[in-house]
Amino acid sequence: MSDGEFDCVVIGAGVQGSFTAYQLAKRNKKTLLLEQFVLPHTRGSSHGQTRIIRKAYEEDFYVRMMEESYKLWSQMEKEAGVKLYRQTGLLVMGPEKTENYEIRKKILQKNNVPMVQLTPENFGLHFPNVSLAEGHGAFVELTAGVLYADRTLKAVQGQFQKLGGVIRDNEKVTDIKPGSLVTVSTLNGVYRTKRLVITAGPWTNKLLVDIGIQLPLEVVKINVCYWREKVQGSYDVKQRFPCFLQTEGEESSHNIYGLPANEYPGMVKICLHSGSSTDPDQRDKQTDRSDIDTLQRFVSRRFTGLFPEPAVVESCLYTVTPDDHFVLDHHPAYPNIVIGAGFSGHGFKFGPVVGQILCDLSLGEVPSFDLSPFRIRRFQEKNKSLL
Ligand SMILES: Cc1cc2nc3c(=O)[nH]c(=O)nc-3n(C[C@H](O)[C@H](O)[C@H](O)COP(=O)(O)OP(=O)(O)OC[C@H]3O[C@@H](n4cnc5c(N)ncnc54)[C@H](O)[C@@H]3O)c2cc1C
Ligand SMILES: O=C(O)[C@@H]1CCCCN1
Repeated sequence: MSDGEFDCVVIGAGVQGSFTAYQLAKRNKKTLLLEQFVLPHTRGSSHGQTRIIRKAYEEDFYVRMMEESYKLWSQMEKEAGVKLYRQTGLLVMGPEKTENYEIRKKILQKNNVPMVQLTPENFGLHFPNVSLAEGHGAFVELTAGVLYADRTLKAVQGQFQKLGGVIRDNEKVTDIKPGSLVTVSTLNGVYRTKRLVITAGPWTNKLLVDIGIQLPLEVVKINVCYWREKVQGSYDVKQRFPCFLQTEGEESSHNIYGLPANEYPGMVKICLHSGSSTDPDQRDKQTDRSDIDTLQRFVSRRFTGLFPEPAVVESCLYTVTPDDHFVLDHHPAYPNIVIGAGFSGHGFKFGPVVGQILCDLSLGEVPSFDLSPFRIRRFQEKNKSLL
């Protein structure tokens, strides 16, 4: 095999591409991971210090995938010798008898996930700095916690390189020519590969247009807000304050979520699970802040120990599918091209298992999970004009 020839090329060194490349290298495939920006960067979806890991989902298939993912997170921690997960628990609050809230509770119970049910009476004893809204229930998923995101990318990319994998950053892919050997052209070179995996996050459709497909993906800018504590330490990870998820309520029909003060001392990250459409290359031109108004109302009513205006606002992108489920599939016309996309703002925790699935698909092996929720044809059934 010549220098420019690979068993596998992966486009995009976010969390999904990095774990996929790592899995391929682990299976002794000569693998190249291409990234358009200089690493590490903050222009996609995987940057920042923290993410939530949890099993509180509305679908059983995500809970099953998370069982595997927790094991793989722990393996990666051991292999790389770094701490990537911190158990904090996840406080879930929501209007009782609504599906969004009740199904999560039932699914955790059904899958024997350790949890504690709270009552309006004992809620204040556990969380004196949070008010539970009238008519809302609350429970804590105990094994949920925080993932260290930037540290994860560094660790996984490092392990990939240790296995002989090659990373070329600052190298944007400009053209893909399908074939039994796929030709991948970048601004700096041309590579030929038996298999291609596209994990380009918000840029996915920009790459797919040249190979005859567009997915129904919406790129959305999220204002990542940090709120300062009135009394330093009151919502700190060291004081065992948990991550939280508020399902719909009077402040918003969208979920609101937060993580304990951690990366910026004295500041709690609280965001709305929704934002405004953007082109990933024009992110900074999207200046809508209506989500921040919603969050201010929420913080002033429910988190009274925080100043109700964000002290820090950063940006991050979601790539959202119509049903919020991922795309993990072969290209419909070219089986040696695999696509991992549309992680819809909740994909980080699945990184290790997504890497395994995309690697299996790419090598033509049968993945250990039923991938029907993630197939491209679910969109085609609704919209015949995708291809
Ligand atoms: C504010 C926010 C909060 C979140 N919270 C959580 C959470 O709590 N828990 C959770 O599990 N998930 C969470 N997520 C979701 C999670 O972070 C994403 O699902 C995940 O990071 C998606 O990773 P990715 O690899 O698909 O995309 P990206 O990280 O965007 O990676 C794609 C990469 O491809 C590169 N690329 C694109 N085009 C090209 C090209 N032509 N040539 C070369 N390279 C290219 C890009 O530069 C980029 O580096 C959150 C996301 C955001 C934005
Ligand atoms: O994936 C998660 O866990 C977070 C919180 C909920 C909304 C989406 N992002």
